[in-house]
Amino acid sequence: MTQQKTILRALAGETLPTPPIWMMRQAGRYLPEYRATRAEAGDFLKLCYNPELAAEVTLQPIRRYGFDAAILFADILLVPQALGSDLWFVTGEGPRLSTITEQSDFDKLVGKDDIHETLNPIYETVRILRRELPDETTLIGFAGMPWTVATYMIAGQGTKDQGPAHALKAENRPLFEAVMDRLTEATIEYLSKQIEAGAEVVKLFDSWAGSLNGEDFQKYAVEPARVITQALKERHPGIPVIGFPREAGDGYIGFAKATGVDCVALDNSVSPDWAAKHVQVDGCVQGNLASSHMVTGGQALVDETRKVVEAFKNGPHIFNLGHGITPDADPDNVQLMIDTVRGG
Ligand SMILES: Cc1c2[nH]c(c1CCC(=O)O)Cc1[nH]c(c(CCC(=O)O)c1C)Cc1[nH]c(c(CCC(=O)O)c1C)Cc1[nH]c(c(C)c1CCC(=O)O)C2
Repeated sequence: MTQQKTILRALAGETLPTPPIWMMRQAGRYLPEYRATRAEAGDFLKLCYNPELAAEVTLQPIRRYGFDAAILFADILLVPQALGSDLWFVTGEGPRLSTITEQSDFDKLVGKDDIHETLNPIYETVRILRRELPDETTLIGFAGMPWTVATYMIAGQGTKDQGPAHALKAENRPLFEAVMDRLTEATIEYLSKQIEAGAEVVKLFDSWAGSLNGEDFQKYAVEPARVITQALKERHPGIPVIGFPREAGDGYIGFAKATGVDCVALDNSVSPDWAAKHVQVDGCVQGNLASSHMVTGGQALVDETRKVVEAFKNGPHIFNLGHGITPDADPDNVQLMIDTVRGG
């Protein structure tokens, strides 16, 4: 099979004259067409579980901007829901889940092979997208990484410092590790089904990896990424994997080698010049323009976009933001970023 999609070429280690580009949360509330489809679905979770409408919002930023990749529209918290956690979203506040504080909470969860009944609509979304996406657009599947998902499952909500998860890790290590192991197994099954349905790349979101230090970072960020990547590549030879240990800092160094991921996604707390020297030496990197530029725009957006492109131009690079675009972003600024990347 000839590999012509630019994202796949960059992931295979090719240095391209213009980096391919997509954007975290590219289907989202900053787009009026997203808000309309979300209203039609009823709410965010109904949108995630409605394959036709989830495929529609995935396609919206592709139609509007012609990004080089589409990312499946879903959420990292669907896996805990499939495992048996209650999940709901409070408008203006974010996700809420049942908590895990003792063994009996864990005992209520189902096994890794029993998640698909809940998650089947997601695989259907992937199948629709593979039919409907333009030939040149790469379809990216994803899941949350065990640590990040565990922080929500344990606390029952998002937390600033991941305190409840760190506390469980300190006070009841066997229970904490049982949660991590169940999530690791379930994530392998979930991503495997996405790949069978047509995902061409998978991305592992470890949004809270930055709060794991020293040995904890190795055990609960690096090791699960290695186990998941190895299992997926054994089952699906050649499947490219993007790892995103957000705010890992020095932990980005050597991450690709230690885990086997094909690409390391970078947040914008590291400078592009530093990352080119210390991370891109091992292969493809993705990132890392600050998402605030999508709100503020102007010459600063152009200058910083050029800085990112310039820093990574001598190696494989996929242009992206350092984190998801926010609801207050201006869609015109996204176009300006794309024009700057593609037009120089
Ligand atoms: C921590 C996390 C979550 N979800 C995700 C993460 C990891 C990445 C990150 O750090 O941003 C990942 C995610 N969430 C969503 C996607 C879809 C793909 C994409 O466009 O990037 C992906 C990859 C859609 C979404 N997930 C969510 C939205 C907004 C929902 C809405 O329409 O109201 C979208 C488009 C909701 C969500 N989902 C989550 C939170 C904390 C929230 C509420 C915060 C908010 O309101 O922005 C959990």
